[in-house]
Amino acid sequence: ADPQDHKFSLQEVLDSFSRCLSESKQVYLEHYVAGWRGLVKFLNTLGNVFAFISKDAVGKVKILEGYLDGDSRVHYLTVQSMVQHELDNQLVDVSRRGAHPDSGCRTLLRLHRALRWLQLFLERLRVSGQDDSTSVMCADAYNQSLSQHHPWVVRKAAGLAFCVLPGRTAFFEVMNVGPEERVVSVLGEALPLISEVHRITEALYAQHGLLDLP
Ligand SMILES: CCCCCCCC/C=C\CCCCCCCC(=O)N[C@@H](COP(=O)(O)O)[C@H](O)/C=C/CCCCCCCCCCCCC
Repeated sequence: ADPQDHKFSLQEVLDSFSRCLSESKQVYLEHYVAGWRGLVKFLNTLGNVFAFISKDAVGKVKILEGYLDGDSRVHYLTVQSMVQHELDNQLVDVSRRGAHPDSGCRTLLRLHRALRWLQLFLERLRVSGQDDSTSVMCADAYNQSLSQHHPWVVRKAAGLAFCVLPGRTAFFEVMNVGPEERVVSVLGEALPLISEVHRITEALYAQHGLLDLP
């Protein structure tokens, strides 16, 4: 059996994001991608309604895995080295789509924007009460972040998918970290790590004018 093909565990996602940052605040691409692989595993437990989202995320993870395993892998050790390498070698379509539709920079930017959604969603979950709706929390987080980068049809489909999210108790169970108090404490550990990875990536992309890559 594939050793990666076991049950989703929030703890593993947390471990991946905690390994992302080097002492000098470089973001290791390998662990960033591993974090997303774990999140997609979670998404896949939620049913076919989420398949279109999972398919897009998996496609982006595979593109980045291709760089991690490819001939230029030495340049894809960190997000910082990837940005430097792709910019120095004109491997990024900066103003309109052209010869490099699958550059590492534009692919990672899509996941980076989704990481902001995740950050907002997990923070809502962490402070939520028994009667709060995961669908509402998810939609609120999406509307405040990722939705502004999506066309109407994607926003509509995402909105419909959110409606069938499991309730808070079932959702916590799929997270597979134990009782509610433990989920809340793991989320409390995970969020600063995820926020720090997001903050560093955002600053790097802003510094190079890459936040609107087509
Ligand atoms: C830790 C446990 C609790 C939370 C677990 C959450 C698990 C979420 C796993 C994956 C999230 C999906 C990430 C989606 C990446 C989307 C990237 C994107 O924006 N792609 C669009 C643009 O790409 P290009 O066309 O420019 O290449 C693309 O158009 C998107 C298509 C699919 C729709 C994306 C909707 C995203 C909604 C937010 C995720 C909702 C997941 C709900 C599950 C709780």
